[in-house]
Amino acid sequence: MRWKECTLLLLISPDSVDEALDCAKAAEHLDIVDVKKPDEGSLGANFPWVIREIRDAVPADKPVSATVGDVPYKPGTVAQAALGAAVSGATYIKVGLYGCTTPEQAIDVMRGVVRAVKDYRPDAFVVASGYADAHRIGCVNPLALPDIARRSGSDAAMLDTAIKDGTRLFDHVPPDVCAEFVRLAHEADLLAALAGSVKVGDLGELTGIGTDIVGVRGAVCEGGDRNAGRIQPRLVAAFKAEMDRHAQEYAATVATAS
Ligand SMILES: O=C[C@H](O)COP(=O)(O)O
Repeated sequence: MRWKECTLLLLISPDSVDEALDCAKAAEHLDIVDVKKPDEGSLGANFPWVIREIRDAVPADKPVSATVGDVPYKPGTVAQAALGAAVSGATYIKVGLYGCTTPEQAIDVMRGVVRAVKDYRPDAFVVASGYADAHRIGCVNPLALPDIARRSGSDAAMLDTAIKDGTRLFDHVPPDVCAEFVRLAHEADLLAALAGSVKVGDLGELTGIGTDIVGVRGAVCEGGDRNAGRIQPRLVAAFKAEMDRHAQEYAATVATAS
């Protein structure tokens, strides 16, 4: 799947089998179920058996993604963990390049992941994820991600926030820089994914930017609380409805302008 064929996809991140069952209830309103363990970090990795149970719990036509963690610069360790996620049933493998301080380190890690995952499952989709608030944790710059993804053979470049303290994607990477991120990803024939306490009110901007995947947890949890709240199927449906509304408005604007 390449960007020219895509519309905006909604990725939702449950943290347990129970929450994944709630996602399954809202399956018609989401595109990707993303297994993570938020108490182990922004892209915290969950147990293999949880990935497997969630794969079994959601409809077969919904891809299951799994985060491999906020990983250190340890290419062998990370490659092995990524293979574990793939063997457990995930077809989207997301790696948070938390411990990589240079693009070269990040490419090293992602090359190992791509080889480990694609040797096992050639059609798996590998996502190189950086952090919008990289300046707070000292990892690679957000705009370096598309090139890291391209040079490592990954399929997508993503940004999320590392520190979930209420600050949001656009607080750290303003919309015009996110647009440049998406442009660079598309130029490299990659999908672009954006996340980080994204709210319904950000969808107009995200649609205009042309991102391919928007990742969400807090906005579809009860009370907007990604930790204490649980994913609500009705909030997933409402979020998707807003995405569709913005997509239609944007398409109409483009059609009028041309
Ligand atoms: O991959 C997406 C993340 O889980 C986003 O979580 P968040 O919306 O709570 O920041």
